[in-house]
Amino acid sequence: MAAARERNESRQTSNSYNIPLTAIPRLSCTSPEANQLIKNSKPVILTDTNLVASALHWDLNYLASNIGDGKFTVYKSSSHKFKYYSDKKCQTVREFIPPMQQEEMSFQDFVNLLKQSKGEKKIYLQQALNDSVGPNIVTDFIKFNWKWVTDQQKTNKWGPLTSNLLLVGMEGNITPVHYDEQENFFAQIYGEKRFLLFHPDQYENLYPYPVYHPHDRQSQVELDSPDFDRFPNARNLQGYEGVVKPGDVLYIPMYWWHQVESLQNGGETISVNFWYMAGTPEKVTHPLTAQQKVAMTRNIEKMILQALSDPEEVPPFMRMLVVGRYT
Ligand SMILES: O=C(O)CCC(=O)C(=O)O
Ligand SMILES: [Fe+2]
Repeated sequence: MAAARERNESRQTSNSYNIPLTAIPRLSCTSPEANQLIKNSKPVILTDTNLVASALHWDLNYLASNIGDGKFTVYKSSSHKFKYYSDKKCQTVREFIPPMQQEEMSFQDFVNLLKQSKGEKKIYLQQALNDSVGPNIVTDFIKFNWKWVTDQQKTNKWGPLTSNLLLVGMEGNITPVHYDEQENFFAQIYGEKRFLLFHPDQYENLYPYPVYHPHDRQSQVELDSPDFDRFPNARNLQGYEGVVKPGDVLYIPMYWWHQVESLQNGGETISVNFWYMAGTPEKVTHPLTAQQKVAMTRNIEKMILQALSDPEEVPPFMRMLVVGRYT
């Protein structure tokens, strides 16, 4: 037992939660099952897409020497959690205190900060790749497997590619559970990340913040210490998990909840995602899918806010609408 614990301490480790988790399938991108999963908006880890094969030599030094001197958004957090918030929505909630700071800096300054800040402040670079990057990075980018990814976009009738977010994190960094309104091929380049995924039908178990809140699309439930008094359905949560290694691509379907963890003692991590707009649905059939219900809920919340104009009027209005009538 003690020996096992010791062995564990020197190895990459991941957090354990009291949540039933099923393994996300790991498949070849040539397998019919993999393509069926993507078509049906189910997550899958693809091991051989070569999507970012041309970037597998990227590490901190290579990026620092080649990425140019453009500015990158770097988040600073006093804990290992980096809970995203919308700058635009900060004014709508008076008592809101941002859980992390953001700063624009050169990649070189980010790497210097990384080397200094062993311990105290955690940092996480998250910046969409743009045309300020140097010529070697442009060459690697052009050699991404655009054929495969564009074939997927066409086959699944997604909208246009909106961005490629570059993420460079410290070991142990956590992006807490949230969903995005885009389709995502998440490509791992350096180090390993663990993903926890939850189907959109877990909405009532994950209690998202109101749409007007800066933490819109984020869950209010802390997976490592769920407050079951406030969020009793969190006891019913069930999900999926998988670890992505360099060269792997995870498909994160739109509206699927995800928490992302750079493994502890795993060193830094480098990833690039491929975000695509939703396709236009051909024909709506009933019953609606969980995804369609999330979209509908968002629209209704936005309408109510727009009509009332004051976010503080929304909670009592919602209670009046529902409590004792639909409960
Ligand atoms: O890798 C991360 O920390 C977060 C990535 C993410 O949430 C995304 O690509 O949608
Ligand atoms: Fe995300």
